[in-house]
Parts: sequence; C-alpha cells; structure tokens
Amino acid sequence: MPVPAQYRLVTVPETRVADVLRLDLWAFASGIPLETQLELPLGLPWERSYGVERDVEEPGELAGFHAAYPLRAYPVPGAEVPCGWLTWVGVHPGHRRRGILRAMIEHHFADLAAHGEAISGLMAAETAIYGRFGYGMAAPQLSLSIPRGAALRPVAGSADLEVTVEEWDAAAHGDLCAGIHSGYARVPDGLGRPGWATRETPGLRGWWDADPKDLRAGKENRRVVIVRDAAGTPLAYATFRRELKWTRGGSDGTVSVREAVALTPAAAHRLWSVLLDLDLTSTVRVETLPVDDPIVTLLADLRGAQPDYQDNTWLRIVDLPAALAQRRYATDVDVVLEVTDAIIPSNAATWRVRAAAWDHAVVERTDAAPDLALDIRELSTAHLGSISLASLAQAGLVEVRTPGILPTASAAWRWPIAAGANWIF
Ligand SMILES: CC(=O)SCCNC(=O)CCNC(=O)[C@H](O)C(C)(C)COP(=O)(O)OP(=O)(O)OC[C@H]1O[C@@H](n2cnc3c(N)ncnc32)[C@H](O)[C@@H]1OP(=O)(O)O
Repeated sequence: MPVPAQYRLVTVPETRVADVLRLDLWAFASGIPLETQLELPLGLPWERSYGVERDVEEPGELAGFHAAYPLRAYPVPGAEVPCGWLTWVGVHPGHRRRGILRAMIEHHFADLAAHGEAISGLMAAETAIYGRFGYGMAAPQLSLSIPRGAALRPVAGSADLEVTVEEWDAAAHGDLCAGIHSGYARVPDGLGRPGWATRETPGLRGWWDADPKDLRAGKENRRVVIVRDAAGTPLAYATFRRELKWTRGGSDGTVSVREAVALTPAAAHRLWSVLLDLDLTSTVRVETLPVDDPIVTLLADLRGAQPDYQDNTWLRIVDLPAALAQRRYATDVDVVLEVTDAIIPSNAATWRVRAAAWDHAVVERTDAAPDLALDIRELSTAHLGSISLASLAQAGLVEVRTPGILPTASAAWRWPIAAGANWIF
C-alpha cells in the first residue's frame, strides 16, 4: 500500500532529531520533556530512519516515523544472520488510522530486501498491532518476583567463584558485559540461544551503556555484580537497581534486575545467590527472561517466584527461501509447505524444505502436493524454534494435509534452547 494521499515518505537525517522526539512524545506520552530527551543517547540508526510527513513544499512536523537497526549477527537456530530490527514506530494521534503504519511496514519490508535481510524482528508496544502484517510471536518471556533468600538447587563450584559488586561505570564494565552478553548467544555447548539480540551497533552500545538520571524512575543509579573464576576471567554479570520502601515492619526493598547473564552453571548459581541476598530488600524483580533461563530450574520453588509469561519478540520472514535456508533443523526433514502471504507475494507459494539433522535446508518452489498449509505469520512464529508447528496445528493455525508428517516437521523446526531476548528496544 502506498503512503496515503497528501503524505510522503522521507529519509530522516540526524539534524531532524527534535522532530523525531516531538513525534515520539506524542506517540508514547513518556512525560520526559523534549529538552531533556535531546540530551539523552538515543542509539537511533540514522542511516535507516524514515518519516512520513504532509506532502507540502517545506518539511513540516512528522506524522509518522520508523527505523531499522541493521543487526548482522542475529541468532536463529544454528546460525547468526542479518536481521532488520524494526524500532521507534510511531504515528501522531492526529494522523492515526489513515494507513500510515501500513505504508511504513511495506516500506520496511522493501528496505530489508534492499539490505539483504531475510527477517525482521521487533518488540511490540501492543500485541494487537503486528500480526496483521505477518509477524508471529516467536519468543515469549518470563518475569519473576523472587522472594529474598529463595532457595536454589546446589551447583558444584559456585562457592569457589569470586564476586564484586560495583557502581556501574561504562568505561570499566561496558566491554566486559558486552562480551558476556554476546557469548551467551552461543551457550550451552554451541547450541546457541535463538533471538538473543546483542547490542551490535555503536549507537546501541552507547545507548545501553549510558545510565541517564532521567530514566531511572526514581531508583538508584545502576549497579553491577560480576562473577569471575579464580584466574579472574569474567563469567557472569547482572545489572540492577534497588529501591527501598520503609514500612512499620521494617524495610521492604525491591531489587530490579535489568540483565542477569551467565556463561556457566556455577556462575549462574553464584550470580543469583548474590542478587537474592541483598540487605534491606525483600523481592528480586526480573522482567525479561527466556522461559528456560537457568534460574527457572535453579529455584527450589518456582511457584513462589510468581512466574508471569508474555510475548517478547515478534518475527517476520520477509524472504522465505533465504530465511528457511539460513537456519538449521533439529532432525532430518523433507516437507512441502503451502504458504500464504498477503503482503509479500513472492513468499506465497508451495515450497519443498529438505534438511539433514542439525544442518541448513535446501528450499525450492515445487508443484508437489503440500504436506502442511500455513500463513507466513505461523511460519514466522515457528522460526526461532520455540513455538512448535504441532502447537500451532493444535490451535488450528497450521493445516495438516499429510497425516503423520507433523511430528517430524515439528521436531525439525523446534530448537533445544528456548528463544529469548532480555532487553527492550
Ligand atoms: C516495534 C515498535 O516500535 S512498537 C511501537 C508502536 N507504536 C506505538 O504503539 C505508539 C502509539 N501508537 C501509534 O503510534 C499508532 O497508533 C500505531 C503506529 C500503532 C498505528 O499507526 P496507524 O497509522 O494508526 O496504523 P494504520 O492506520 O496503518 O493501521 C493499520 C491497521 O492496524 C490496526 N491498528 C493500528 N494500531 C493498532 C493498535 N494499537 N491496536 C489494534 N489495531 C491497530 C488498524 O486498525 C488498521 O487495521 P486494518 O488493516 O484492519 O484497517
């Protein structure tokens, strides 16, 4: 769909940052004044930033905006691939529901094709927005509120590790945390965690490393726990803030953990042991965990941590043959898929997908009778290996045409480690 009449799509240079932030204030009602926001690191990919404005002679205010982070090593099952990450989507309330978002999405897909990116990912502000454009909820997340002192199952070697607890200092901790964070995308045993997006661009790193006072929501400045082995090699870190609340019964503080990332089981155990034993606190709150994060099985009483499950990453296959060939499959598979796609006609076809276990696939158009029929949204949902084709079939979202094919196809698309990102962007 083209941009609606009387609007035009434009590239947005960094010199228009105030226009972007003004629109963003309208779209997200953040409450942080423009003058303050102009001082904050934004991390925006200006080379891939696009706006929609009134089709008048002089550039005016923006009616819509979106951008794409050019991720080059986005983890999918068994591979790290280019991904155009859709971000900063907003339409001014005075211009909404006229088709501006739809036009921006179609532009985004064309932009991905021009940059050789077969998939798009995003985190959705509202869950109702992106399914209509073929995005599927590919990675759920878990949130926990863990009581202080919650028992953990023992892990050998945990007590031998060294721990430091420090105030965050980007110069001292930025590279160390980035190294562990990107390393986590490849554990355990090389399997890798699909969906574990890392802060690849300098803009994203700068945005993440900063700890601006205006974004602390009244809590203390960022703190960091680092776990090292006896040789001093960093194995895990967590960033957190505490917030104390005094009640008649004493202190009732909360530890808000932004990230807790460990490369070994012992380091994970040690890291959480520290977070769960901070004085004057009673709850450790963590929002964005992969659903099988080590803490889930380390906790002796998961129920006591009030697990809460919701969507994290939405994924869209934009170039079907490329995307299906880029990832690997967990078992031998030879299956014919009939795929519908209302927005990208080149994906809407019948495809034969053949792969040996743990290898890439050969993907070809075919005239053969389909074994499974599904929309691109469902194929995108299954792409990171966390939501199975079998569960989608059980919900009536994948049609099985060849009886008996579903167990093999479903096992091939699944991945032994759940997908998940642990930061919001
Ligand atoms: C990846 C990210 O950045 S997520 C951030 C998204 N941004 C926000 O949530 C900020 C506040 N909201 C907005 O800025 C706007 O309302 C947007 C971007 C969500 C939608 O922009 P619009 O230009 O109004 O959308 P547009 O007119 O193209 O609508 C396309 C379709 O999506 C539907 N739609 C759009 N927004 C929503 C929503 N929030 N909830 C449900 N449906 C929606 C429309 O009804 C329309 O449906 P149709 O195709 O059946 O007619």
